[in-house]
Amino acid sequence: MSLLEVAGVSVSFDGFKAINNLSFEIGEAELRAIIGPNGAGKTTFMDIVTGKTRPDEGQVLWGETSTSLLRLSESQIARAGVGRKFQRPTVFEDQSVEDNLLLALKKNRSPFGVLAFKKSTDDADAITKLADEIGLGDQLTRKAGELSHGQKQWLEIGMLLAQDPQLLLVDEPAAGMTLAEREHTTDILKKAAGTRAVVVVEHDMEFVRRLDCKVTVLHEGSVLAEGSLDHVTQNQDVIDVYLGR
Ligand SMILES: Nc1ncnc2c1ncn2[C@@H]1O[C@H](COP(=O)(O)OP(=O)(O)OP(=O)(O)O)[C@@H](O)[C@H]1O
Repeated sequence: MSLLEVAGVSVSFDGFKAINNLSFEIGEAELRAIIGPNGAGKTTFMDIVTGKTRPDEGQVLWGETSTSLLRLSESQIARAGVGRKFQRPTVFEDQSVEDNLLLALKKNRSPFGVLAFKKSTDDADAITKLADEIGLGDQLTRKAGELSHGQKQWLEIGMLLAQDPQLLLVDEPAAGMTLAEREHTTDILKKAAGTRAVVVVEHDMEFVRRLDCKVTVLHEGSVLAEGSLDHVTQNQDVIDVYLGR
């Protein structure tokens, strides 16, 4: 069953079709990589799913009930279970790793959670579990600002996981990371995709290979090819517009 269905979606900016009759589906607990040349529409696709950009045509359907996301505001979409990780990490640098995770957990529950900054036993357990999941179990008391770039990215992924999204959209997670950091990021994303859908937009083909998942290639706002990485990288159209450049 699909969790997200994008059907016949188009959007133009000043007459230029950034997304052109785009259709594809994401399953409930799957890891999907989206690749494609610059300007292919990858960011615009994420903007549409999260409600930041409204398409001119088409449908974006969500969950078992096929709810139209186009009728929901950005915050309603986030509450419905769509999380988004932008390229640059946005953690609270002056707060500890633990407090960053706590803030993210509290945010999930009430708009005043950030004010009532108190940790319950359940929170402590959840923080330990999240920190282990992102490999920062031994960094809980460190200030987020002292972490490496990679660790900050993992912390932000942990903060998004604290919201328990059903779909996590991740924009170029490998950018600026060392090889070891990229490998650890692969592990985090693969594990996260065991219980939710994770969609990764990425240019780094080695990273995509390590994700070992279905790949959707976008070009000029449409799906050019879809399948395993080996399948799409042998596609002549993909070679012509993306890989061969
Ligand atoms: N708000 C906007 N106004 C005008 N044009 C836009 C806007 N947003 C995107 N575009 C254009 O739409 C096209 C698709 O852009 P998009 O950022 O979605 O591509 P992308 O696949 O994410 O590219 P990259 O790999 O470079 O991030 C580009 O030509 C871009 O210039």
